[in-house]
Amino acid sequence: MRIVGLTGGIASGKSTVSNHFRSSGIPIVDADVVARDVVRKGSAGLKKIVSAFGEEILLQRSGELDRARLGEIIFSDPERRRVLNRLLAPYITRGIIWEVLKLWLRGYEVVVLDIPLLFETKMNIWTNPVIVVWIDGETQLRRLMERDGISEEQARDRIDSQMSLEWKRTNADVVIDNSGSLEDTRLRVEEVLLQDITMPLTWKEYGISRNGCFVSVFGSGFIAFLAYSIISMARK
Ligand SMILES: CC(C)(COP(=O)(O)OP(=O)(O)OC[C@H]1O[C@@H](n2cnc3c(N)ncnc32)[C@H](O)[C@@H]1O)[C@@H](O)C(=O)NCCC(=O)NCCS
Ligand SMILES: Nc1ncnc2c1ncn2[C@@H]1O[C@H](COP(=O)(O)OP(=O)(O)OP(=O)(O)O)[C@@H](O)[C@H]1O
Repeated sequence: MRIVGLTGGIASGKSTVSNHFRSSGIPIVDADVVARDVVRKGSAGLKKIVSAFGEEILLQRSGELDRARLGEIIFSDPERRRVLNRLLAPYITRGIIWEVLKLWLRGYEVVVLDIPLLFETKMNIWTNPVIVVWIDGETQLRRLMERDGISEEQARDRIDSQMSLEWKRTNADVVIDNSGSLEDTRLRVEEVLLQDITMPLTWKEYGISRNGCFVSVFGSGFIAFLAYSIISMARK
């Protein structure tokens, strides 16, 4: 199985790129979706963060997580952000592994993990290649402010709460520059799909795919049976 890592900075365009992959038939595991699921009402994840941050992070009417409130707290306070990350990391990691396992069981040979904090959480060691969706700092700030309707200060806090996008770019295997038009990005994604995602699996990738595992298990069983039969015949 080929496990591709897709990351970038906040609002750099990861979802825009992963939507193109999805429409080409590539399954996506979206860490933001997993992170939402692990704090749904009644979950162990939500209980943990309520005990650390208090009831003020719940919406009074529904008892669900007040995401805007928690965002205000953690994006402006590195210590509290570390607390949240430490509490949720095991749930998010488990959720991602579970999603990959389900796709593996269904026989998918390529999967893309869309993980904003891929490098920060060191999950990049599981993925190859690592694709970074990059944009220049000014465009990132503008798109983030426009999309989330937040002030420049809030947007800067959110950008600064992640590792620098320049560092991520230099540590990427593949870079998708999303500073231009949506059409430019679409064309670049088509290129990446052909060159880095859908080419034939390497032996190592095949070995960890479902079919590869079946072939090795049944292949070794068959060889063992053959060896046993030959030895038994030789003894007679
Ligand atoms: C703080 C929360 C409640 C804000 O929710 P909100 O709906 O406003 O934002 P959303 O979840 O869609 O995240 C938007 C983007 O913020 C960035 N981001 C989210 N959490 C973090 C974090 N802990 N540190 C740095 N950046 C983060 C990511 O780029 C993400 O794509 C939420 O982001 C959260 O629960 N974060 C902690 C879980 C986490 O680490 N998620 C990232 C998955 S790798
Ligand atoms: N090439 C582009 N031209 C113009 N706008 C774009 C382009 N790419 C993305 N956008 C817009 O920029 C914003 C951020 O893009 P997107 O949501 O894909 O980023 P993201 O990296 O997934 O964000 P997050 O880190 O919050 O999950 C969105 O409003 C999107 O519509």
